[in-house]
Amino acid sequence: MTDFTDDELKISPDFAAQFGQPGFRPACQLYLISPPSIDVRFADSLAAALDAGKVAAFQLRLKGIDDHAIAALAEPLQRICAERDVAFIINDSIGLAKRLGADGVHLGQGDGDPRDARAQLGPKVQIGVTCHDSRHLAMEAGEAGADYVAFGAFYPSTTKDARHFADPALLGWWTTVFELPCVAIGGITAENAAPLVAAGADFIAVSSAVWQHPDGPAAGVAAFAEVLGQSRTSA
Ligand SMILES: Cc1ncc(COP(=O)(O)OP(=O)(O)O)c(N)n1
Ligand SMILES: Cc1ncsc1CCOP(=O)(O)O
Ligand SMILES: [Mg+2]
Repeated sequence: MTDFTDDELKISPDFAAQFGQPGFRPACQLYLISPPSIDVRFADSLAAALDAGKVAAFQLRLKGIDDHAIAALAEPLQRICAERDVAFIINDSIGLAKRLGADGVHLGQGDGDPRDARAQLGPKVQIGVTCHDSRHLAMEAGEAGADYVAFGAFYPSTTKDARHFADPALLGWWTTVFELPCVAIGGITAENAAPLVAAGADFIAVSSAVWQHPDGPAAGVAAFAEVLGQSRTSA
């Protein structure tokens, strides 16, 4: 298990009071991340993936293209998600999330302040924050009003050159202490997800295991059904 410094364990009384004791946690759910680049044909793949099993959220994560180009690709994908009651989350850009009326925005440590996101997007939009392997960053994110914190990478990823690696015990600690949902990300497959589900992840965020599945994205989503049906230690 990772050792944490005293600095990482600082927590304000306000934040502790806000989140209080842990309560009931729904079963772990799938949070689908888009491939890093897509074209117009991707809409069919997304629909097939979302129809193959329960998916809670879809994040449009397109790196290296500007917001106008992302907006043009987003419209049909947003509709496909809305028709299936899947939350449509924009990565990186508060402004784009606002422009598209997205259900949420995911912010990395350099992508903007959750307080600013809340001010711009309002109370109903979901705000997620990357917290790497840090308890301190996660508590800060919660204090800043995030709706979920994301920990990872848990495994080597072919999608992102991850520089921080998290231990499943972090999920167990977080879910024991806080009610705020946590997402596990990074190299997760149907074969290696069980320890993360058992440790208490509220969501597992997955990209390549679905989009690169040898039998296609629908099979990729379906493959997670069994592991997501497993019980968790911190319900
Ligand atoms: C659910 C989720 N967790 C973590 C990330 C990573 O965000 P970030 O650190 O900003 O890196 P990029 O995705 O922007 O490359 C994420 N996108 N989603
Ligand atoms: C966005 C992100 N942040 C940490 S790892 C990662 C990539 C997730 O994709 P994959 O499931 O293919 O590893
Ligand atoms: Mg980012």
